[in-house]
Amino acid sequence: MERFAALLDALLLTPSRNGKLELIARYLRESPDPDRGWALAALTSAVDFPAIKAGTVRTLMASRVDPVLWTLSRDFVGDTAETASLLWPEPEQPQKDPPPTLGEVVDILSQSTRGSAPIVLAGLLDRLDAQGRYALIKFATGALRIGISARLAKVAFAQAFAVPVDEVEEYWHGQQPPYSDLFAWAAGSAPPPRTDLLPLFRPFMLAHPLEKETIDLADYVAEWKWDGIRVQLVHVGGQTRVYSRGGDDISASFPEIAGALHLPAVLDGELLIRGSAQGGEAGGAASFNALQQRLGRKAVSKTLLAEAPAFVRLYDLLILNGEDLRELPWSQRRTRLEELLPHLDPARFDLSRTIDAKDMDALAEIRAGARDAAIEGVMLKHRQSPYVAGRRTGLWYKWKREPLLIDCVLMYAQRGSGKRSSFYSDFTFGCWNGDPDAGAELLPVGKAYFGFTDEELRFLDRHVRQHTVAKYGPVRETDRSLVFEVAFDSVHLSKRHKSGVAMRFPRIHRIRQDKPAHEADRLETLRAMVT
Ligand SMILES: Nc1ncnc2c1ncn2[C@@H]1O[C@H](COP(=O)(O)OP(=O)(O)OP(=O)(O)O)[C@@H](O)[C@H]1O
Repeated sequence: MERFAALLDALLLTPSRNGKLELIARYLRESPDPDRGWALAALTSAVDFPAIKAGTVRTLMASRVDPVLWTLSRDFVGDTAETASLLWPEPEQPQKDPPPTLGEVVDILSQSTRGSAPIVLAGLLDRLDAQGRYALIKFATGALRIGISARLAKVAFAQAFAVPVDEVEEYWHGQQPPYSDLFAWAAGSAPPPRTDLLPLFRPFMLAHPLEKETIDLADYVAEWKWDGIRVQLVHVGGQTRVYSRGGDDISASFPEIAGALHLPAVLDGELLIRGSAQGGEAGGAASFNALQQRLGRKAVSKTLLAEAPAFVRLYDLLILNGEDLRELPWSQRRTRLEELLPHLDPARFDLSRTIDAKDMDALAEIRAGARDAAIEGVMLKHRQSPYVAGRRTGLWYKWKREPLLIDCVLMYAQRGSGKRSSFYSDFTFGCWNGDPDAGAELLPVGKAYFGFTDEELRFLDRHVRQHTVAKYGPVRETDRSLVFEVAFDSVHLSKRHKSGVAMRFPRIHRIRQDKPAHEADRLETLRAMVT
């Protein structure tokens, strides 16, 4: 616990990404099992003790310190763990037990119940100093909020053991804390973990925005860019899972899809809702609005299933009957997918058709003419390209019809005025000044305070309060975890801003909970839109 506490402290005091990577990597290399595995779980938000909630800490503190002092201090400090760690009264008797290890903390906390949790937590707090208490509360409540993304922790893991981060991502989803198999593989003392026994998520292949590249359509195939949500369907050993773009299991929200796949396969496609108009370019798909009512539900009513039935427009095949096809060129995977289609339920699956165009000028015309609401633009895929995780140059491009949209990361928030004065509703967001995986930082590119519904405002306000990492007067700085799709009228060069650009009339178009922050857009994408 002491080492982990020292790591958290050092991370808070180290602003640079490379410095953070170095600290985590060293910790993972030098700490024993299972502690380092539990630390990795905490850094990737995979720790959950159902008996312990933020309220457990509040209840405990109310029983140990003056409630008025607690409330005032908590308000001033703004962080429950920090306040509690500083206010915790030192035990009257000297402690017999040494500070607990992380593994010991896990054993003790996982046996606690809602009723016993405050006493159990108090016993552990008594064995620690203020730094250790801070780390314990962060760990136990499963909310570190110190500005470390899961991706950063995985990159640090890869760096610690000199293994490719793509392989870490590939195995990650089949692993549970404290990740003993993963550590053993990374250290070279065990074979790679098996990924063929469970319906596991595989990292998605992503696209680059088409900017100034010259594309020869002889090498690329064009497909419509459908405006739904990205899904991966995995069927193994009689079980089917539907995964979102971020790797979350959303099978319960889409039971009609999960229940329709019976072949051992891993498929990639766009989840859409059937619209009333059949045929046309969109092939009977409704706009994103129709899909919105189906998102984020734990269970779906029969009425909703009937009113807004989902289907998946397939565009790739990763694995079939245990055969990994990802190394094959796109054209061969496509042939296999076309051959597979007649074996799938036509009510739930169709094929993303390709667009015939003799060159890019002809494609530009077709793209400009497509007015269907379910079409967002065009995708270009290299015919020879394997299916690779992440965003690789030259393989997949997206060429949106409405180009003035950009994915930014929330950086700062302020309260609004009038009716919104109690909500954090003014948002400053940024783009990456280069490759975030190579140490690039976010630079603020704009501010927006509308474009969201009241329900979204409540979500955003809660997000800001729970993800604050620093306060500057009325401004809260948030950890870099939430992505906004921002719409704007135009963007101009500007000497007044560090980013060198200024957007006109930016507004929040969509909250992208399915997109990790390191995949938000880069400044160069915004600069390419300058008029
Ligand atoms: N035919 C298609 N082939 C591949 N992706 C498609 C297709 N139609 C729609 N899409 C969507 O477009 C996205 C491609 O862009 P990218 O890989 O950059 O992901 P993204 O950042 O989620 O995209 P965006 O936010 O621009 O929709 C995919 O994630 C997928 O959801």
